[in-house]
Amino acid sequence: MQTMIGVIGGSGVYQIDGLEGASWVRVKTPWGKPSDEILVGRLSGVPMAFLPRHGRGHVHSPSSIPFRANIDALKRLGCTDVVAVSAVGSLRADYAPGDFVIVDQYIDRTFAREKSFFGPGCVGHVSLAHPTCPRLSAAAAGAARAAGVRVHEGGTYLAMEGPQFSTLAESRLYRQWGADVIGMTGMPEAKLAREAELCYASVAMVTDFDCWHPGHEAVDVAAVIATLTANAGAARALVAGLPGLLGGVRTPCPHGCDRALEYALMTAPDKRDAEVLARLDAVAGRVL
Ligand SMILES: CSC[C@H]1O[C@H](OP(=O)(O)O)[C@H](O)[C@@H]1O
Ligand SMILES: Nc1ncnc2[nH]cnc12
Repeated sequence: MQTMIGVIGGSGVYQIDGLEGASWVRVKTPWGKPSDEILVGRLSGVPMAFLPRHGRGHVHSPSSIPFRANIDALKRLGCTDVVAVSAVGSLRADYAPGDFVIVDQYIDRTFAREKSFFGPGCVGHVSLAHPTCPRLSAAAAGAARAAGVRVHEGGTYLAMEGPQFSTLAESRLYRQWGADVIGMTGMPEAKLAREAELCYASVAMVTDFDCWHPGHEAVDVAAVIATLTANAGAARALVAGLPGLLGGVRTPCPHGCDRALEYALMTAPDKRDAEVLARLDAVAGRVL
């Protein structure tokens, strides 16, 4: 099997440069339309697909992002690995604006989103103890370091519903919980990538100190955009470095991300709903 890298761009990242033979393709999924067309091409010879999470022009709010369609579409196109880029607020003094954090844990506080491909007609439970792929995360960290930014390997991402930023009491509470960064889109994206047996890594670009830090103004969109603009070159360089680190021929994931469904399905084969199974063709076809 060949590696195909999916890149999900977050706020401020609506396009990537340098893809050879690139074209925007419309992908149909049983879960509705993805956030946008997907830019497909090759980078340094490695197939790559790029999807702007909020759509070009930032049309989707965190609660309206079609997360299931996005992950299904990347899987359907043949992606094996997905690197997700996100803007986040920092919940700790030593993670400063401009730093990149390779997220490895989540606290999911979102409540108004579809969070699973499974349900009545085909019930499935995957492990989420380690929600990101260590192999892919190490490659993303290497590419970020080579891009010249300060990188923190490991961090807990508090996913809030939004779209409003947090209150001061919430921001303080999340710090007490041990969360390191805060954003609105990391969940259910990571959960769905695991259900789709994709290796998933999250690169969080710190844009602000949310509102807890007595020495900094509370976050607003202008501050987020200013930091993202300053970091745009580093984000592009990170993506450009991924093909060299991930290689062409893909070996099985040593952490089992690509076999996450091996023992996950609970519904007896003769009780599974044919329509539900048809929707799962790309995501779970390997085990159905
Ligand atoms: C523009 S600030 C809030 C917005 O930015 C982050 O988006 P993403 O994770 O896609 O980079 C955050 O989660 C909010 O959606
Ligand atoms: N402070 C913050 N809270 C939630 N999402 C964010 N995205 C960027 N900064 C954020």
